[in-house]
Amino acid sequence: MSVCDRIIVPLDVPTQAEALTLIDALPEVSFWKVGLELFVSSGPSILSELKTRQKRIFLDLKFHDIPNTVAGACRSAAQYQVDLLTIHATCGRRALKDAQTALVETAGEQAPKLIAITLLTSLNSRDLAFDLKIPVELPEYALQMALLAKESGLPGAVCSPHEAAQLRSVCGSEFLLVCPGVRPAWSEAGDQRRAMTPGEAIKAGADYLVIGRPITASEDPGAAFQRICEEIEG
Ligand SMILES: O=C(O)c1cc(=O)[nH]c(=O)n1[C@@H]1O[C@H](COP(=O)(O)O)[C@@H](O)[C@H]1O
Repeated sequence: MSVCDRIIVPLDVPTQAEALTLIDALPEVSFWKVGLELFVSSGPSILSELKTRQKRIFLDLKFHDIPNTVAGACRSAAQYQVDLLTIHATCGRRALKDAQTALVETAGEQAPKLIAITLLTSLNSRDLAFDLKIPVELPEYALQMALLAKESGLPGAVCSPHEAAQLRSVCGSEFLLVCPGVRPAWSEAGDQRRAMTPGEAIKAGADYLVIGRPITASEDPGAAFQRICEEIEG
């Protein structure tokens, strides 16, 4: 797999027309993420458009509910035959297990990989301690959430690049690590709080990087994507 194939670009736009414009402007992107903004506005038809173009799909709906509800959501999502699907680790062990079981029972070997959000990359240690009232150091908390996902039978997790090395060494080489919160040195952090550069994130052990605004908000998205690929290769 080439470096470019390890970059997932999010379609964080409000309409399908804008999403298609981006997809067609970036033919070299092989893996796209459909998240809440686009899925809530336009529904699943964007998934068929991506399939027609033979793209891989990360359906990022971040399920967070009781076991019966997330299992049902996973059964429904299985029909789309996407590659990745997200759930919050904080749903708890029973919900994670039931979601994973529902996916595999519905889609078998074709089931999307269900990956757990450990701690959103927009949060920092202060948010964790003072707002969420979680009295655990942030790296330890992210690790515990990844281990909870792993013990519940999930094949991977979403984490910031800051935690990737530790999660890789504890969870093993087969555990899929997807890292948002990635910022080239020349881009703005925006609402990301635990960011690293693409090269650093890959070195830390990320399998895939989710990189949005540095590419999609650039004046020349194709050039920005290419520059990121070259930086990682370098
Ligand atoms: O699940 C995600 O993809 C995700 C988890 C997380 O902890 N942080 C995070 O930023 N994301 C997503 O990754 C993308 C990051 O976009 P940019 O900040 O524009 O690069 C957005 O679509 C977020 O929804």
